[in-house]
Amino acid sequence: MITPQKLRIAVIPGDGIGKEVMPLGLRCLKAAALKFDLALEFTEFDFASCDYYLKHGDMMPEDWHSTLSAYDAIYFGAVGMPDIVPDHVSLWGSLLKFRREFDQYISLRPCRLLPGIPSPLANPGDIDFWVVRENTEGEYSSIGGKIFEGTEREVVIQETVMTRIGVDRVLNYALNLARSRPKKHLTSATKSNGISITMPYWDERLKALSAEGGYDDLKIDKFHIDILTAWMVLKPSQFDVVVGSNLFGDILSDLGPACTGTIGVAPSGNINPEGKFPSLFEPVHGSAPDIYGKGIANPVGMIWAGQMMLQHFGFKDAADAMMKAIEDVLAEGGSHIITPDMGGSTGTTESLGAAIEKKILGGAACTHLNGRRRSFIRHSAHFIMTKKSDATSSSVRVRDNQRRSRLRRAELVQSLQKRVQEYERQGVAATLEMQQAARKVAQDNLRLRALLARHGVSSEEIESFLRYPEDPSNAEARGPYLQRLASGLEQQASRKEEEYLPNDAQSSHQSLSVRWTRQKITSHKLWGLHNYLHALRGLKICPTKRPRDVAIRRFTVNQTRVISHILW
Ligand SMILES: NC(=O)c1ccc[n+]([C@@H]2O[C@H](COP(=O)([O-])OP(=O)(O)OC[C@H]3O[C@@H](n4cnc5c(N)ncnc54)[C@H](O)[C@@H]3O)[C@@H](O)[C@H]2O)c1
Ligand SMILES: O=C(O)C[C@@H](O)C(=O)O
Repeated sequence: MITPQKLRIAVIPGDGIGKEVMPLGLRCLKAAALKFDLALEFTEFDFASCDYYLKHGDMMPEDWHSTLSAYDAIYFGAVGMPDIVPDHVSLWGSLLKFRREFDQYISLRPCRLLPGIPSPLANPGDIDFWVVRENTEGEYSSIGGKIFEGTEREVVIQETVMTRIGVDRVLNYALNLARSRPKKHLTSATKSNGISITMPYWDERLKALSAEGGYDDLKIDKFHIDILTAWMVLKPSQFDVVVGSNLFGDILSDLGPACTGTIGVAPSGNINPEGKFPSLFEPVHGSAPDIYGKGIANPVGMIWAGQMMLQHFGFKDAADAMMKAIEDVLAEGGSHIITPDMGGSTGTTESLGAAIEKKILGGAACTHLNGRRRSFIRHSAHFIMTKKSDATSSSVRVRDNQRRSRLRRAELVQSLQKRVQEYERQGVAATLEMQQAARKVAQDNLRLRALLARHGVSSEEIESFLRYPEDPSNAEARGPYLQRLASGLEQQASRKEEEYLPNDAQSSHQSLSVRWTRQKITSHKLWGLHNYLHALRGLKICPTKRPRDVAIRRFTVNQTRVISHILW
């Protein structure tokens, strides 16, 4: 890693306590920049947050990738407000996108018993290990879907995906990290007794890579994840570097810090080691809605994440000073300084963060800085707040969102098709369940076509429907078959519209698709036909309370459709 002259940092506070700890993280980074003459430039963004979602119907703007690509790193708070936006929507719409699309395939998470923090364990010993978590694939795959939702035949599938590239690169990273440490000990988290395909593969690759790379100097062992979690509580001091798949790494990197007293101190680097994309630094914890607004969130995870960022870019002195400041302040303690999760009484986010900031500066308060230093802060560490214009009318925004979601869908289908073709090329077979699900979709497709034919919808009409994007304002694109549905509607005009809608649709007046459907469909029979048409193109309408959920379901059905196309 070449240390840049100036570090351009995109700052994303996100949600909940992310917004509370971020200011303290920034103050400590600025203090380190000041002390060590580093040029840090911060630009703050309001997206990747549930507030942004509420305003825009999406977690991030369309151009997020190109916007953030211009930065060296992303400094991230936390995301998620489950009472407002479902967690899978907020996380998959932001943080998990960063990890995947910026290929941040290493999640690096230190667990260390810091001075002054009581461990919940009676005999914790010297806890000091790193969790290396695979960060882009594994159990966190978006391959899968739901079909026959709400019926007895309901099927829900999510595949674990392990690629050789993905597995090898994280194992190699962990092997090298272990080699660089005095204990030279690597532990692999497996579950090859129960998860009988991917986990034995993970074990095989570790064996092969450690032999190929000549890692004879390392002690390498593996534990099934169940007993590994037990060992992490019983004797955490035995670990040095622990490598795990996406899910196992996620769990271990909460358990480890919990053994050191609180998850509030744990940091995390989401690293793209090649530096092709920005890496992301964040605390391990989430948005903690239960303490949000109380001002008592522990800022150490956020500050330590900033320290990791400086370390990553080779600013060793500044990084060391930040770490020492954290340790010194915690060692000195003071229940009026440290936050309640570490046993403090009146300590707050502000009191603890400010104490660390002050320690980094070596006791100097910012107000006492000389002119050169103050001007350095102003010029080298500054914020540019992005402001989104609210001038656009809501209808333009809705159309814009629809267009973007169509584009995203098309991109997703395309990328899935590519991926499935790649699996085919490699001779990877779909699991039995997936094959069965795909077969059912294919059989249904045949049945739907027959049914539509019985209702006088010709194959040409179906093909034209499949070719055109869904656009309620484009009557021509809808073709004559939908016009027939519309005339059916008029015949039923005397009956109350709501009578003919399924119950869940009646309660879903917010959904754009449902609103459109409500105007067009007025009988169960026609509703069914309409759904069949959508199912044919993989766009099953599943009315729910939120328009976004409709889109998500479309994605998952699309995935199944692509696989069924490949298999048949
Ligand atoms: N990286 C992320 O952005 C991230 C990580 C985990 C969870 N989440 C999201 O955060 C939301 C809440 O998730 P959760 O409750 O499972 O996990 P969480 O980490 O937000 O909170 C778990 C518990 O730890 C406490 N806690 C967490 N951070 C703390 C801190 N800095 N100081 C003091 N106490 C702290 C909380 O009060 C809570 O009791 C969800 O929406 C979830 O999806 C986001
Ligand atoms: O990766 C996740 O699942 C979110 C959160 O648990 C995390 O560890 O960042």
